[in-house]
Amino acid sequence: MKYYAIIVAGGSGARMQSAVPKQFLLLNGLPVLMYTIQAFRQSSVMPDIVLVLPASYHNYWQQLCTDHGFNIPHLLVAGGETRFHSVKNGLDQIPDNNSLIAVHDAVRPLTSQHIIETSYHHAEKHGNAVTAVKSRDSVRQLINHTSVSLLRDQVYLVQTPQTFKASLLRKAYEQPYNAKFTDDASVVEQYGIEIHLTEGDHQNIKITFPEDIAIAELLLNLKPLA
Ligand SMILES: Nc1ccn([C@@H]2O[C@H](COP(=O)(O)OP(=O)(O)OP(=O)(O)O)[C@@H](O)[C@H]2O)c(=O)n1
Ligand SMILES: C[C@](O)(CO)[C@H](O)COP(=O)(O)O
Repeated sequence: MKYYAIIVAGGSGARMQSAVPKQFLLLNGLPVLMYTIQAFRQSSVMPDIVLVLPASYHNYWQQLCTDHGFNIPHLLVAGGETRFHSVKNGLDQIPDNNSLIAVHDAVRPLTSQHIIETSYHHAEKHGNAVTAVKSRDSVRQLINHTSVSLLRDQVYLVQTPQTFKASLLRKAYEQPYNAKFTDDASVVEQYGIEIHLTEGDHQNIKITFPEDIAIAELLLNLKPLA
């Protein structure tokens, strides 16, 4: 079995409001994206890495790699209009159908080797594996303007990596784009497949807002990735 990781970094990071997209911001002196790629490379699975980046930032990234002596091999692919289109561009570069493909947000640099390895192993067994954590807060849902409490043990917050048999992911991504496709699980579920959840970690945060940079640095300093 061959293993791939599509690292999606094709976004502009509008909510971060930084001068460069958040995937390039520094955590303790190293760009976010380098932590993310390192985490996959250091896992026992050692997947081939496909990095999806806005075409306008390819030169910028290559310069960053030179500046930081970053030499983990990866294939560079142009990003798309939405995350869905970026994943599709990455998928187009993986002809091998007898493989497992993990899709991971570039801006989740605190993912662990354990999460990554669990994701590939469960996808091998079940066809798909979607990383998620149980809600630690009480949860309410608005129904007709009235909030109703939900059983929080039944509410999961979805993270990445999300890993799939390549043939399944490819078929699912042939569907027309739908605005409700916020992740890969929603695309594969729409294709008619039951989603299998695997345990993530509350520290596997997605860097979205300015304060997330300080939180990520704090977490990195508290606990090196394992
Ligand atoms: N056209 C896009 C949009 C998003 N992503 C990637 O999908 C991941 C999760 O998306 P999000 O956190 O929303 O990133 P942005 O779209 O960059 O942020 P924002 O919504 O604030 O603009 C990120 O790694 C982002 O780079 C992508 O590859 N291509
Ligand atoms: C894929 C994801 O990170 C899972 O939590 C999330 O859906 C991305 O959402 P965003 O709106 O692109 O931040």
